[in-house]
Amino acid sequence: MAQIEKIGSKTNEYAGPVGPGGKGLRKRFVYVKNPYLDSMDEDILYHLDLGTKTHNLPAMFGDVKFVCVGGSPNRMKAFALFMNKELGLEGSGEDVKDICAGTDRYFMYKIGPVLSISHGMGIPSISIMLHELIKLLHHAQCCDVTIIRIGTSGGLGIAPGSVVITDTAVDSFFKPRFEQVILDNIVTRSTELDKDLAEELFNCSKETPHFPTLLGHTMCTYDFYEGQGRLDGALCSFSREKKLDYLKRAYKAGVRNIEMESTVFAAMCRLCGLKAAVVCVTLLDRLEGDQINLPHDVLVEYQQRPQLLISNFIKQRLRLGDQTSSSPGSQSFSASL
Ligand SMILES: O=P(O)(O)O[C@@H]1C[C@H](O)[C@@H](CO)O1
Ligand SMILES: O=c1cc[nH]c(=O)[nH]1
Repeated sequence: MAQIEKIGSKTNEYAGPVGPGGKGLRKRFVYVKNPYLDSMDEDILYHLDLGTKTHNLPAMFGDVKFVCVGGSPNRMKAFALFMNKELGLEGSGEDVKDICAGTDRYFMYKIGPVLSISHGMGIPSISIMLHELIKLLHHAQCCDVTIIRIGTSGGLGIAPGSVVITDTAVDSFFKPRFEQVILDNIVTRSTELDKDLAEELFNCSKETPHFPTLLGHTMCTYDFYEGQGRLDGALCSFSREKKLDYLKRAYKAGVRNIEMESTVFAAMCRLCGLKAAVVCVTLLDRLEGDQINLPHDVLVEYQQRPQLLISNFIKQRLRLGDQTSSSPGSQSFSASL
């Protein structure tokens, strides 16, 4: 039986006095919506190799303000090293430690107020990581956290290498929803993202004019091959014409890129009070082909594009925080910029 989950308009509830976003703004904490958690003596974040009894989560993570996630462990380590340099922190960062080293499911790095975590490929993989990450941020009493997925994607009708900032995450039917099977119910969740954050990122992209950046819908699928209308998988039961008809309808519906995590990412972050954005580079134009045949160096450079944009955004936010902040975390980092 399909069911629409009641989503109040106030998912980002406010509590507390003044927060780092500016004078008079209240702190925005990270919510869990699970009545069972409070009665648990210990919470083991199994896939992160962290826990409430084994680790002092507020001390380790309490100052986190930006969380960046992406599929590949190497990309997320590269982003951590890049942020180390961009924030002018001590050392080369080469010794930056994987906080989840006790497991090889996910990789996590912390650079000042920035957490960089890999999530693997697809909805099930990112969903498990997000459950544990959101609990981690909640246990650590983090507030005013912005979370951004920096990924790769297939473009639709735009030049390869373009960066798409998602205005709306849609499913394979071009609908802004995520369907979660819970027990034997289908629960439909909204995939609305933070519009102001998307605008702010778009404005920031003007500082990186050497690659095109645009706002557009992102389609999230359950599969890379048949699910994205590819003709080059091990299975294919549709014609080239059907594929192109589908992708052109997607384009008409406002879709500019296709990836595999944005809907669940948007839905879960929204429900837990996290301001979220999705920023993905496109590796090819899916109206032109299916195979990704970019030379390695081009692939590496394309993947750096969202990182550059997000680094500028974080630095800008920290600089602004310097003028208005009462948060010790953001003050110390804006001072070192
Ligand atoms: O963040 P990444 O680059 O992993 O995002 C896309 C969607 C899938 O996870 C993967 C498919 O190649 O790339
Ligand atoms: O075409 C592509 C490229 C990267 N990631 C996807 O999900 N699809």
